[in-house]
Amino acid sequence: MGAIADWVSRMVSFIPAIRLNNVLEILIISVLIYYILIWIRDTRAWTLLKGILVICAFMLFAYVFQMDTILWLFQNLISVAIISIFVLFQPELRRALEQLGRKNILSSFFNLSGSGAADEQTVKTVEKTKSEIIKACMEMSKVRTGALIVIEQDVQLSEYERTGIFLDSLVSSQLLINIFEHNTPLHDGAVFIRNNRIVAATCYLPLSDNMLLSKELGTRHRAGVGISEVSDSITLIVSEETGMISVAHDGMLFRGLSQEELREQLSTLMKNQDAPKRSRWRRIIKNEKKANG
Ligand SMILES: Nc1ncnc2c1ncn2[C@@H]1O[C@H](COP(=O)(O)OP(=O)(O)OP(=O)(O)O)[C@@H](O)[C@H]1O
Repeated sequence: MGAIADWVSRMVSFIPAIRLNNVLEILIISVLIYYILIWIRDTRAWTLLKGILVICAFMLFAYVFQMDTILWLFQNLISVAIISIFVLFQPELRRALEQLGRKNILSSFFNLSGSGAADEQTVKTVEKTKSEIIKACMEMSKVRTGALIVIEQDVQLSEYERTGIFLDSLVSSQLLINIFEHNTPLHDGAVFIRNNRIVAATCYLPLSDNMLLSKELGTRHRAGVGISEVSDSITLIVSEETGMISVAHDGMLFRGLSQEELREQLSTLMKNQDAPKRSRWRRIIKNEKKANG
């Protein structure tokens, strides 16, 4: 018994004394890592992270097989690579710092407001948004009005919204039809929809350089595919030439959709549009409860 007590007291003496500031440090670092991970998930940095993981795996391979020249190259290029990351992701980093400046982190993290009724309301709102978008596309398709509608999901696309004119209005088929009406100030470019609201019009999107896209498709379709390559957004395209309705998602283009097919695509691809970020804890708790039955 004495030996065990002796062993325990020796083990305890190895554990460094934990003070209050150490606990605080751990908390701060955990919150920081949490927010960095959220930022990575919500931006193009996610793709970069996957690339970095592949390079790390390659480095490990080179290390295990003692490939000295490759390791030497890595060692010498690493500082250039880190600087390049900052240059490449300058817009995202700037936006993240801007958001940090605007945000009340504690209140957004611990806000437990919201209820089951609000979730039901959310589902209703998403359904309404979906119906209004479909209605608008069908109407515009009939009269061959060209349209480009981007439904934003988890990845924030503010850098593209900034190229257009800011709006903030509920989604209605009439408004969408009006925006894309020929010879009106807002008809050119793309409309962005976020959290069931039209947030911007006349936005400029990145063009896809996918060589496999049909040559008969012009820049409207290329722009729709382009934005879907850099984000998880859903883009609806109504062709001015043919009236055909297409959906671009994840770099793919689904062409010539009927009303039913369009509804089906949207139901499959649209995530819960406006589950408020501020009730994150509540959603986590809810999901845990669901998982535990
Ligand atoms: N990069 C872009 N971002 C947003 N909108 C764009 C972009 N490029 C083109 N557009 C929109 O597409 C229109 C031109 O469409 P264009 O005829 O070249 O394409 P398309 O794919 O053949 O479509 P459609 O079948 O409607 O003719 C522009 O007037 C503009 O509204």
